[in-house]
Amino acid sequence: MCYTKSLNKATNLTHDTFDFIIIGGGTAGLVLANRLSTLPSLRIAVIEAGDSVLNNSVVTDILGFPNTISLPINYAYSSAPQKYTDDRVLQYSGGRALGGTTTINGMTYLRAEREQIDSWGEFLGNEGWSWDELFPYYLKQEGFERPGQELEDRGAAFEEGFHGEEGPVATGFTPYLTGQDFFGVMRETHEGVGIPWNRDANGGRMRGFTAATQTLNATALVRADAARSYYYPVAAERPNLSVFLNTTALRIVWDEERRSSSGEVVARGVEVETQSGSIEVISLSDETGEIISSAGSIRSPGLLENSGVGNPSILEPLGITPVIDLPGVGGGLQDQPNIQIIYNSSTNWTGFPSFATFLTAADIFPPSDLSVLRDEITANISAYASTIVASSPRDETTQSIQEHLLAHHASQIFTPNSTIPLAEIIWFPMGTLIGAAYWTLFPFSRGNIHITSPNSTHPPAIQPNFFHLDLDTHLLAATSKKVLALFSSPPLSSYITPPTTPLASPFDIAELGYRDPRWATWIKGSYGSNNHPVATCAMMPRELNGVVDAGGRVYGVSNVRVVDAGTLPAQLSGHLSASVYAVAEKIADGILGERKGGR
Ligand SMILES: Cc1cc2nc3c(=O)[nH]c(=O)nc-3n(C[C@H](O)[C@H](O)[C@H](O)COP(=O)(O)OP(=O)(O)OC[C@H]3O[C@@H](n4cnc5c(N)ncnc54)[C@H](O)[C@@H]3O)c2cc1C
Repeated sequence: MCYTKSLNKATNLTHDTFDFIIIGGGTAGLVLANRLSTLPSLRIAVIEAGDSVLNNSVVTDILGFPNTISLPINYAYSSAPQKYTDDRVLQYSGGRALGGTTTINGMTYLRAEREQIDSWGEFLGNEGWSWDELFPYYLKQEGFERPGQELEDRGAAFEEGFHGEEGPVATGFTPYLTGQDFFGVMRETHEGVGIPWNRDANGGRMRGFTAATQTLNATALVRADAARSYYYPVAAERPNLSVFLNTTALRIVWDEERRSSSGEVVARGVEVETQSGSIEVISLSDETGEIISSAGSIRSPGLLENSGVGNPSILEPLGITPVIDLPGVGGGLQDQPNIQIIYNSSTNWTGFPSFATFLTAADIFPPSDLSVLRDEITANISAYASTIVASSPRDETTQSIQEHLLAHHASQIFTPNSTIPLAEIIWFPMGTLIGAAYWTLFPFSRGNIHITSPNSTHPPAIQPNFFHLDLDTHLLAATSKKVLALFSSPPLSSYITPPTTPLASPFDIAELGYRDPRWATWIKGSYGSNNHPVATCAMMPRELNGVVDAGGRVYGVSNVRVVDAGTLPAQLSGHLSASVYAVAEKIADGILGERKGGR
């Protein structure tokens, strides 16, 4: 008999049974826990590897980022050596706490471009997914606080109808938003080079310079993480919701005796390691029970693989018997390379910045370069696909799948007049520096995340394959030149002075063409992960390497879903938490509909 720490009631791990077992009390997991537990007849368990951080002042401080990154609640994974960038090992952060990565993230609240979400349905085969179908769930999640006049003068603006005001996630503008007319300087600089001010980038149109909303309670000055938003407000009133902290899910336990009516494998519970180190099984109540993995894009693939769901070529050498042959598990990883340019400033900036710029391909490339690049990409889709397939694990993907996905990718950003941003810049005027952290939003290279051990507690090998395709280096080099061009445009140019700090910098190569190999050298030596890994358990048809269907259900299994950042089928121009919340809200709504309909 084993008791573990349950926040809202003492629950017997092995004797109680549940209608839903949610693995991971993070961003997506707590949305599902909250919404599903609104039906009192459903008994919900959340298994969370970390602890509560409700009163951790580094977490709650709205100026706490990036100090949160050095907290012990950061998994701080190391990537595999990146073979296309001199074997560099990159840090991958992730929150190990109730609230998941929203307890440590940068709190930027920015959604996506309308056509990106539309393409989930139109191009990537997910029925029921479009911007119009997801937008209500962005509104449902959000408790937006309108800025006062003083903040509006510093750039905080919003459009009526773009924000929900009754939802659980507090959003708004930091009351510390940088003053000294940084907003005015940047607006004028951007408009001077033809890039508009975007009053509110959360309505599906992101291009331009904008002051970004954040996930914070601007009155209480507290970070709005997933636990504070979705769990604590309802914990006391939901006896049907149990949260097991410091408890790690090891694998899904299958019912050896049973198949569903359509011949699918059936799960009966989850094997866990408790805080005391004992191994227990948490069981589903009956054949209608479901398991939902919301362990995040880095851990959900491994949970499936350690349970026998994945590519037999990965599983068998580790002695794991394949239960479902599903080669997309852990494949298709897309992340973004992040890099910085920092200038000294003649002004001592005070306050806290939250300013972003979204640039399309047409903002970055002159028209003649853009049309050459477009033709080159179209002509090379097949070659890019061959390169990706050749370096992928055996049996993971095929030439035709990669051609389809790359064509989707290219069409999103390189179709003439596309409004989908190709790159994002986050500006940070801090003290006597003005910095720009920026990244290309749509790298073409693909990677993967796979287990390397049958021991489920071993971290997986994270292989983003940054800059595998030279095209990605060119896109980031061209973006770098645009960032430098913005710095040298008035009036911003009059606020900066030549750099005196020994930062790795591209100042001496600024004038070189974006294909010059010296750009590649600088980029490959300086970039880091943007910590936006997606598509490791992608929601797509099985024949496109998808892992889950449009309801988040794992193919070949009757009662297991994956709902987290890894479910997103493709990169987005926004930051991820808003869309992870929205996807989890929509899938929770679908599940409740099924349950109320009598399933
Ligand atoms: C440093 C950093 C900064 C970021 N900044 C921003 C930002 O400013 N704005 C933004 O929108 N997005 C940002 N993101 C991205 C965003 O926060 C994440 O993509 C998103 O929160 C992920 O949600 P998730 O539900 O997929 O996973 P998570 O929120 O990470 O939840 C996964 C949970 O599962 C638990 N878990 C994992 N394995 C197990 C297991 N075996 N058993 C039990 N529990 C397990 C984990 O402990 C965790 O609590 C940032 C990410 C990072 C890393």
